[in-house]
Amino acid sequence: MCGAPLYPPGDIRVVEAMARQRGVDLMERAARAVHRWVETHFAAGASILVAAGPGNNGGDALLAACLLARSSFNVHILLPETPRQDEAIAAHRRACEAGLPLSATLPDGFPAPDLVIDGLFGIGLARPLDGRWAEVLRQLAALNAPVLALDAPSGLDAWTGKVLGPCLAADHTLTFLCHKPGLYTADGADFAGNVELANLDCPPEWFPAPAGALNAPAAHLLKRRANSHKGSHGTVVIEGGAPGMTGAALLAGRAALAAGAGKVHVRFLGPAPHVDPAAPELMLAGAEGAPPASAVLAVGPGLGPGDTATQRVELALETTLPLVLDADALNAIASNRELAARLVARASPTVITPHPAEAARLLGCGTGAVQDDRPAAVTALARRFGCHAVLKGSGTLIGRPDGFFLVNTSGGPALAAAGQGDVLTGLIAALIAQGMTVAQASALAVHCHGLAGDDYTREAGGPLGLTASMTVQRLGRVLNRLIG
Ligand SMILES: NC(=O)C1=CN([C@@H]2O[C@H](COP(=O)(O)OP(=O)(O)OC[C@H]3O[C@@H](n4cnc5c(N)ncnc54)[C@H](O)[C@@H]3O)[C@@H](O)[C@H]2O)[C@@H](O)CC1
Ligand SMILES: [K+]
Repeated sequence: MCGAPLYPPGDIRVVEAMARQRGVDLMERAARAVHRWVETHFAAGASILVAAGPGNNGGDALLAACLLARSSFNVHILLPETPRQDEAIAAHRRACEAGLPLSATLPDGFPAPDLVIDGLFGIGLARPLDGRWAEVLRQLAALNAPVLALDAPSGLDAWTGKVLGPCLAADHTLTFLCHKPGLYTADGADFAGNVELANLDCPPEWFPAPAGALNAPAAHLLKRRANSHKGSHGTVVIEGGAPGMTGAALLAGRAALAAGAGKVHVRFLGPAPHVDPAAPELMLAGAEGAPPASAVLAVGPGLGPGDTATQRVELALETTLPLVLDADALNAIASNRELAARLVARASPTVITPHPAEAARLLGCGTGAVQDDRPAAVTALARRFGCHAVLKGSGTLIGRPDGFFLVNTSGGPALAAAGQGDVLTGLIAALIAQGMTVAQASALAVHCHGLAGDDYTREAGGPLGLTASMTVQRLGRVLNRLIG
């Protein structure tokens, strides 16, 4: 279920110190990785502008420039500020001794190179870049050349994915030692381009326990026996659909059916439609009385505000059923301490699926604070409410109650559309109904939902036009592909 491990900057520094103690030169290894990357993508003689910053990110860039120049690449170094750290100073000396062309500013009329290497700032970026650096980034971007970022795009917080002021968008990022969540979540996906890892051959025993991992869920648990029937594949009950929001509950129900749930009931707070013509298999009724004894319960799509909604959430929390809480069910919990306490006390498997504004209400902060540090937000949600938490948005994060989190790498702006949250809710519920744990189902559902968006984007030539209903149609195909 877990892919490549993620370590916060402090832990990366520990590995760096460990390497130093053992006489391992990580900067040299990083430079060799950059050299290999360039050799793979460009022919000798290609012109490469290497932008080097004052820290070790700049050191990596300077050493890479030396190696590239030795293999007949046409290198120019832009060094706006003289390095101040020992290893970067040594790298600067080597570049000077090699006689590489180097300037503090970009010469007037500098021709567009075949590649810009961004080695200005990496994980040491401590604050937003000021106007002087903004001008350097602007000049580099104006060259209109492909950009390879070393470790992280300059201006991006590699852990949170938050852009701190100006940032140089990369086409590729070659990141060192380990993946970083900020390359995938928040602003990361807009700035990092294709991400590749150079692990610099550091053995796993140098690393502490990871704080998280990339999401790489397994789907084999969904493999069906030939000798199975609808009763073998679980029952999902969706509750929501207050007057005017019938569609949200229907979408969740349709998604649950499309993802393979054996039976799906949709229970409405408003008048229940007699039939859903697009999915007549759905069993539709009013949301009255206790939920059934054996099912996966998903409460929230189109639930709306008010006393009835609060009662439905309260009843759901009282059950021992696996529970998916979304949308207005989360708003009810955010505004009602008693409900929040019941969620915290709940022992049965539970997952909450807030978008950033709902997460902010649950955490009692602003949406901006959630988006400034999404890893911290998902960790806080899962810890505070003692359940699994899916923080939706660019680079959806999935948090466990113990604080470990997954970063999803599929999906994109095609999914930024009405009803997609309802689809995800139904999808998670359907996977739990088919025997997955809440953790497994959340990870696979988020991945699968993202892939449905990616497939559409590829086929349509762009992200516009994917509706939630169209996404539902794609779920079965994506899941079958993942099951293999
Ligand atoms: N951590 C590791 O194990 C390794 C690190 N390496 C490289 O080293 C990088 C980290 O090096 P550093 O810690 O030196 O950090 P950086 O090189 O990312 O940046 C730190 C430097 O930038 C300055 N700075 C930070 N924010 C600034 C701002 N907003 N405006 C102006 N100056 C600013 C700091 O004062 C410092 O001089 C990594 O990203 C990676 O590229 C590699 O050599 C490989 C191994
Ligand atoms: K960089």
